[in-house]
Amino acid sequence: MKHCLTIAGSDSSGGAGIQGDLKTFSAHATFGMSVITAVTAQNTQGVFDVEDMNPSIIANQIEAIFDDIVVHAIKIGMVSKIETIEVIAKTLKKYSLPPLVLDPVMISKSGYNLLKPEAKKALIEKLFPMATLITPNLPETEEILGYKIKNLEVMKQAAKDLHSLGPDYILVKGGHLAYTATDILYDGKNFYSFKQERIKTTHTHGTGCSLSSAITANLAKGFPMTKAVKAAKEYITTAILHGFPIGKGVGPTHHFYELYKKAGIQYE
Ligand SMILES: Nc1ncnc2c1ncn2[C@@H]1O[C@H](COP(=O)(O)OP(=O)(O)O)[C@@H](O)[C@H]1O
Ligand SMILES: Cc1ncc(COP(=O)(O)O)c(N)n1
Repeated sequence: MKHCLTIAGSDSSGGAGIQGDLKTFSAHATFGMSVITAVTAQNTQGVFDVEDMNPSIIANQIEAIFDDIVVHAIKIGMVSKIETIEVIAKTLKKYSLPPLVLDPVMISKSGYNLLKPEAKKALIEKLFPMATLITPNLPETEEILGYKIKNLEVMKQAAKDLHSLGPDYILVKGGHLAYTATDILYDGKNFYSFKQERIKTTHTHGTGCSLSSAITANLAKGFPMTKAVKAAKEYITTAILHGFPIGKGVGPTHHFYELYKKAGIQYE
């Protein structure tokens, strides 16, 4: 059994953040652990309130895990503000780290700033150089680099520009492209394209969280990066295809579709 850690925000509606990450770790038969950076009051329609955890409880959660349990891979999601970023970087640096996937969460699908705008610089300077992989979506990539991205060619240029900021691998996610859901992976030398037709659905709450957690679980199992991303892309595509129409807005994906199918579990 491999052990995966998510350092992220809690999503009360269960599709994204800590809850989505732990479901994804479990769906990959890994043992999930969590460090909560913030508690959000959100549902499928929006984010209504956020309470950030104190830096000391964030540090204590990280230390409690690393001082006791082997961590095989880490995922970082919502980090909210400068103090949160600083304490995560400082505390993680005390340990010898396994692969670290950073999803630079900035704005929720419902349009809420999950990262305070003034914290962008700290995210780039403190956490990007520690990351094995970063997984920005198109609006996040545009926000970090300051130019518009409308096609795969510009996504490749963006991956190169992001690579110069320190991560070993870049995955620019194309979920916000109009015509395809193709993601581009860059390792500093080569590009790898993960093609997928856009699925016509509104239930994409937490897709980015779940993709990065699936990659994390695959890295924990020892998969090389291209295989980890390929398998995670297949996982998220199935999860989106079977997304749940719960709530009145953007519903969650189905984290356990394949497992339920194999077990013959009826859930409808
Ligand atoms: N409608 C869709 N059909 C198929 N794949 C999608 C769709 N929307 C998103 N994806 C995929 O889900 C993953 C998460 O992407 P994205 O939605 O860009 O992230 P985020 O949740 O961070 O905005 C990517 O692999 C993306 O290509
Ligand atoms: C706690 C938390 N973390 C991340 C997201 C991003 O997910 P999405 O982009 O699907 O809104 C979210 N909504 N909430």
